[in-house]
Amino acid sequence: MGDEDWEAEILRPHVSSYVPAFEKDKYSSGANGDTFNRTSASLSEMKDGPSGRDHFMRSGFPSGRNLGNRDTGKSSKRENTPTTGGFGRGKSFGNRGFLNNKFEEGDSSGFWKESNNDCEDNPTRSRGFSKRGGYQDGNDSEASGPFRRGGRDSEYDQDEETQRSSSLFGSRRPAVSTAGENYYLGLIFIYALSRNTCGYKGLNEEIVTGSGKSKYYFGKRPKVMYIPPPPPEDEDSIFAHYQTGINFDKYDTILVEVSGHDVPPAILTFEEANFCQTLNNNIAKAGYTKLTPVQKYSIPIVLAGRDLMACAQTGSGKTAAFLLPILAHMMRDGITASRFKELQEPECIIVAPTRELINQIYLEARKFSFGTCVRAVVIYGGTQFGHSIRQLVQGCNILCATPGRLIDIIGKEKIGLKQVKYLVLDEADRMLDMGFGPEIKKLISFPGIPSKEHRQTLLFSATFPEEIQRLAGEFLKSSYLFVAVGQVGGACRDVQQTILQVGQYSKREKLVEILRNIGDERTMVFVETKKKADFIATFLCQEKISTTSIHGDREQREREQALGDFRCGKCPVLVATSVAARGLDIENVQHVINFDLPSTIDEYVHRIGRTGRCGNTGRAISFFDTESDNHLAQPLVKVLSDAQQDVPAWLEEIAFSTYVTPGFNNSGRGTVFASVDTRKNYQGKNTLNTAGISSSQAPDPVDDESWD
Ligand SMILES: Nc1ncnc2c1ncn2[C@@H]1O[C@H](COP(=O)(O)OP(=O)(O)OP(=O)(O)O)[C@@H](O)[C@H]1O
Repeated sequence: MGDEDWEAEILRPHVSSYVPAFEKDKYSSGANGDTFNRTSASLSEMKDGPSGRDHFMRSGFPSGRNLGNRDTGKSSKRENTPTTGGFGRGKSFGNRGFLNNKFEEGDSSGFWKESNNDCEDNPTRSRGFSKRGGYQDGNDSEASGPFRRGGRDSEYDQDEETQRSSSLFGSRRPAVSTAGENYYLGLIFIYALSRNTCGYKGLNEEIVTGSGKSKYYFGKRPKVMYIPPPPPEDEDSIFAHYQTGINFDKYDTILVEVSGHDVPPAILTFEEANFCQTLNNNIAKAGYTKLTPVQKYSIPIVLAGRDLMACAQTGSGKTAAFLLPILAHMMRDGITASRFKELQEPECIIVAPTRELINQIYLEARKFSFGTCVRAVVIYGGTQFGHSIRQLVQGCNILCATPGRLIDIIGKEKIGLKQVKYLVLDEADRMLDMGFGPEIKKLISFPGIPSKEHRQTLLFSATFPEEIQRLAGEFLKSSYLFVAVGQVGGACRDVQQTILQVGQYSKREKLVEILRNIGDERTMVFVETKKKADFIATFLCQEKISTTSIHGDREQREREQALGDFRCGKCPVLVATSVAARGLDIENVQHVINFDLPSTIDEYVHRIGRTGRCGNTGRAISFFDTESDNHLAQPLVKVLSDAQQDVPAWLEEIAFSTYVTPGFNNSGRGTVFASVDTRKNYQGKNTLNTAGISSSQAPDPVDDESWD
């Protein structure tokens, strides 16, 4: 899901399809003749004079000529950065296009106020409460949260067998590509969409409705043909890792709380885990010498066969906390060496909400299983279905999948579920909210999958809202253990957080100012909508800041390219929607900028957690717009003070003067944190630091049934 609701435009009478300018010759007569005329008309609205398209052409951006930059009067490293990355390719947008036409940020009808007519999301989201609150007014926002989504979200895991963004004319999204020319054409198109003046629609376009279900399209749905390049096979690449930071040892001082019955003692060293030699070798080659707190507590719990809900701060090693003990189990119990079979029956299924994240988890699984007979496979949407099947049939012990592709492949009877012993939901709160919850429920209801009593279920995240914890009971044995490292849902303390009061129309200028000061350090800029991601990326390229973007309307190939360009430093700025908020572990991300704050505080915590990972330090700067972000003031104050950050007086003032309706919170978590484990009726629980050994008392499991 997560696709924009193009239906609104398609169904509107007399609205013709948009034909990009480069297709003009092909479609300027015949059936589509009107279409083009319509397009021209739309484009003409984009300029000051009567021949808008000509204006753009004369401005030279389709041919990539630089019409001269606005002289900002500032100089910095960024200014001289060649724009060779995902956007721009050394070309500069005709600045007049930005400054003198209706892209001007003060234009109330233009992009900056966002269209209400292209809601991409789900029924829950289109109910229309506050602009970026839990309910919202229908733009193309990608932010997530329990109240934001319903149905499958293609932004996170769009599927299947369909080239969602492909049409006769290329992407459904504007013609954004790494080539500057296409990008600029795309920009025209974005603008037209935001003005709602033309109904863009590729002839073979898949239409995804608000419920996320593919419902309406012309002709045969195009197949997704993308086959991701295989990851490097050499040992050095497999074990490539970045260094832990100066604050890694401080992890030991974080308080850990474990609740539930018969908690296995924590381990303090890898040796205590008693892993087999191959696993130990792989751990050493990965550069792990010391356990992180979540690993100290989770590894023995998983080794003991217990179900687990684990909440630990971003970047603190949750992936290894589930992978290592699962692999240890597999090695100990002995698994059937993977071999070619039409029907594969994996012992472990790991599910995560985004394609990039599941790929990352797969690479970790491949790393830790190196030299063993355990074979990990990854499958995700946006790639050729046949490719997923070809990967699978070669053998699969650990299946890493996004939910949509997983359900599809199970439906096609390409995998059997009888052997599943371990089910892991990474970013579990996201996996169980309204967006993915139905698919996960479907997964655990497939015939043959062992019931929760007969499998081990592990849920991991940095955030666990109370309502999600309650839902999770359905997936876990009632005797599950809950590990909370630090404050549940708290931000990583290694991230220095700054909140700036910036109005919507000053954001661009402020962003450029900050980026110029930052220089070439790797920075993620989060925005709320896909369109805005494109637009800001273009804008930054215009400002000669080498930028790329990632969001759900980009084709998978482009998403991976963008991430690759960002990872290797070719494009030090990545403009992203919430699709990149969770889990991504990218070396050396020193800054996160929330150009738009997300709708929920949990999403904020995940976003800023892209920096300050594994003991390294990072900085997060967020633009707080008092027109739209006041509902976040209270939870922000809490997150800031819990992380021992300065809280601006103005923010406190807003927080104290903002009334949050009891029982309903726009933030998705509101002002109240899940204190820890929501099984509140414990007899007692122990709080220990991570150097200690845990023990905890909890009510008899039978008591838990009351809320289970
Ligand atoms: N014990 C360890 N020693 C050294 N490095 C580690 C250790 N555990 C994990 N790491 C590294 O720390 C980084 C962050 O780990 P990981 O991605 O698992 O964090 P996470 O807790 O899942 O974060 P998020 O909440 O953002 O998903 C990774 O690069 C990982 O390889």
